[in-house]
Amino acid sequence: MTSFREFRGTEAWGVEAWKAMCRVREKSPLIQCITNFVSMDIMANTLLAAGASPAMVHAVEEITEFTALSNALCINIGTLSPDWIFSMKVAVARANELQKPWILDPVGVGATTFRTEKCIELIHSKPTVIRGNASEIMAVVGASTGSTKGVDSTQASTDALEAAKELARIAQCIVAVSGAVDLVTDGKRVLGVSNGVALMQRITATGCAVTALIAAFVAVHPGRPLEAAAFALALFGLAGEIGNEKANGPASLRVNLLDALHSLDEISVTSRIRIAQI
Ligand SMILES: Nc1ncnc2c1ncn2[C@@H]1O[C@H](COP(=O)(O)OP(=O)(O)O)[C@@H](O)[C@H]1O
Ligand SMILES: Cc1ncsc1CCOP(=O)(O)O
Ligand SMILES: [Mg+2]
Repeated sequence: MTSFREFRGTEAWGVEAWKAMCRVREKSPLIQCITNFVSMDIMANTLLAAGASPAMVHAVEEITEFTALSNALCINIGTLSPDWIFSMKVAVARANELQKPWILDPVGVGATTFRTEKCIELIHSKPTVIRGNASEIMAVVGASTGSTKGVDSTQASTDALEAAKELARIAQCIVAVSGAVDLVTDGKRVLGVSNGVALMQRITATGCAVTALIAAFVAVHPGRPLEAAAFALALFGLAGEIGNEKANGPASLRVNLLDALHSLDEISVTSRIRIAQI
């Protein structure tokens, strides 16, 4: 059993993460994103920097065709409205019909009744992975009320571990909780990822961006969503660490993180990825 304080860069995980990164670059999966207005830019740029291909497509008239073209679907409820919810449900149904993975980011769930209801309805359609911050994951399972501060978390990821396991079991999917240590679980196994820097929280939509990156990794590793989610979180966190070496604050970290993600190499990944089975 590894404690949260005992992360070591086990080279085996680094080698696997590097292979996963190479596969994303080689396959360049098309990721359909129905996401909030705030996140569109950084999400698309994150996917491009990783070698994937983003498309922000939400008009209901286009969904039947477009979801069929995509390798994975990323659904994000950050700037929700009734017509967008309708598009999301049509896209999710189409993805399920075609057995394509879809990933949910429950932004701000718990903040309002409308958001919570619509989020739960989406979860009933069986996402492949749910990635949220600790307050969001706790709110989905009713483990806390009023702990979300709009879209930001007031809890540590470790506080949400039991809620994440419960959600994974109930929804029969992978659940990832981001934070200082990212936790990824299928309800039984738990992987912890300790890459990243705290300043990433001061850039809007980094959580949304890493959810889309998870979609890209799951798209090219369809049988291994637990590991794929952990690799995406670890590599995004590592890009944050490398980017932070040259950054002076959130704005320059945003730029340097994208540059670092684009330039990740085998030596950095194999030596600096910190994933452990908890
Ligand atoms: N204290 C921290 N230390 C290191 N990385 C962090 C920390 N908090 C968040 N991150 C990283 O920032 C990214 C966004 O996570 P988070 O802020 O939890 O999501 P959200 O933006 O949805 O609230 C993730 O890649 C996460 O690993
Ligand atoms: C600020 C804001 N408001 C609605 S969605 C959004 C972006 C949230 O992004 P993240 O969950 O990654 O912090
Ligand atoms: Mg978020």
